[in-house]
Amino acid sequence: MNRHGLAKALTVAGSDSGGGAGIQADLKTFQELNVYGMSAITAVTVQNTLGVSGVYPLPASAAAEQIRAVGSDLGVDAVKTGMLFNADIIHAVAEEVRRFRWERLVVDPVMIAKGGAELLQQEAVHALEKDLLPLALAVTPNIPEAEALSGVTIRTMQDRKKAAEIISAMGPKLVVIKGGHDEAGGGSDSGADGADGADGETAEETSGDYAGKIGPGESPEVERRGGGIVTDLLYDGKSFTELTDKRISTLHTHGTGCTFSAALTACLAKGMAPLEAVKLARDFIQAAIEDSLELGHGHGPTNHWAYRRRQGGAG
Ligand SMILES: Nc1ncnc2c1ncn2[C@@H]1O[C@H](COP(=O)(O)OP(=O)(O)O)[C@@H](O)[C@H]1O
Ligand SMILES: Cc1ncc(COP(=O)(O)OP(=O)(O)O)c(N)n1
Repeated sequence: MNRHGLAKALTVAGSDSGGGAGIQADLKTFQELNVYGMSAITAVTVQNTLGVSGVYPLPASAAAEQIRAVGSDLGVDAVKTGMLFNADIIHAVAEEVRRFRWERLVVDPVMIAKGGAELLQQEAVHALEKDLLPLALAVTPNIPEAEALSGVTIRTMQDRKKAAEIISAMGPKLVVIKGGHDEAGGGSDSGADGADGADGETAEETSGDYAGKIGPGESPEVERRGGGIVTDLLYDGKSFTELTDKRISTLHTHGTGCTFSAALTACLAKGMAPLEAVKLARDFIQAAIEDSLELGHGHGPTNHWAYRRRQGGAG
């Protein structure tokens, strides 16, 4: 933070021409949370709501030079990585993180875009595990990414917990396995895994005023069993926390992972504790998905100013 109390965050990620994911989503999110945003671009993607039609990676040295330029001059309170595309870029980014001794590092292990485009070469997954995850304060895989990192096929919350333990052993202090891809809802008491939620070690949590988010006439039990919830699983190396909220039925979820991890990074840049930062990030993405912009002809972007508007900000 600078002497005026201004927090500064850096995103190291790919550019999304459609503005819903990547660098663009990250900078919008930083701005909405009153954090000064900086960027190091790793690749340019040609992308809209219908999908990715081109990927142009930059040389690893270009990513490293951008990071050094901002790190040595403006200063960075927290940093996130998104699309890194190949092992050379991963090595270069890890070297810069080590050089600046950045501790508040969020790694969003972006691998595949919604439409199937490869945003991380498969042979680079190993570099991510060996070089970057040991430096991370938090890693935020979605379910397919958690499967790729851990080697565990995830069908139940117990599988997710097993995957979280394996990823945690790679070095990050906090593992957040996001539940957007788990259409069954996935909470320990959802019935999806036959678990009763009483596994002794689970510090289970239902975020915010969940009950208040269920519409009139809707039973929480039906919502839960019917897959009407979304659950993000947190593991800090000791205990599990489940953050559960109402699943919003919408096509417009492009860039949810980028936006969530950017909000988490912004909160860490402000000095928030990791668990509080994850909770705020969830509230941010929930609002962004709920107040949909309905843009484009496919999977549209989320609404990055919804959270601020709900807090009573201008807009
Ligand atoms: N339909 C939805 N309703 C509410 N929250 C969602 C929905 N889809 C995703 N999320 C939230 O968005 C964030 C990103 O989740 P996910 O879609 O799993 O990641 P990714 O975009 O990386 O695939 C998580 O906090 C998740 O809970
Ligand atoms: C440039 C770029 N970076 C990351 C992504 C993936 O974003 P994500 O938040 O995981 O959202 P979807 O691809 O699932 O919509 C991207 N598409 N482009």
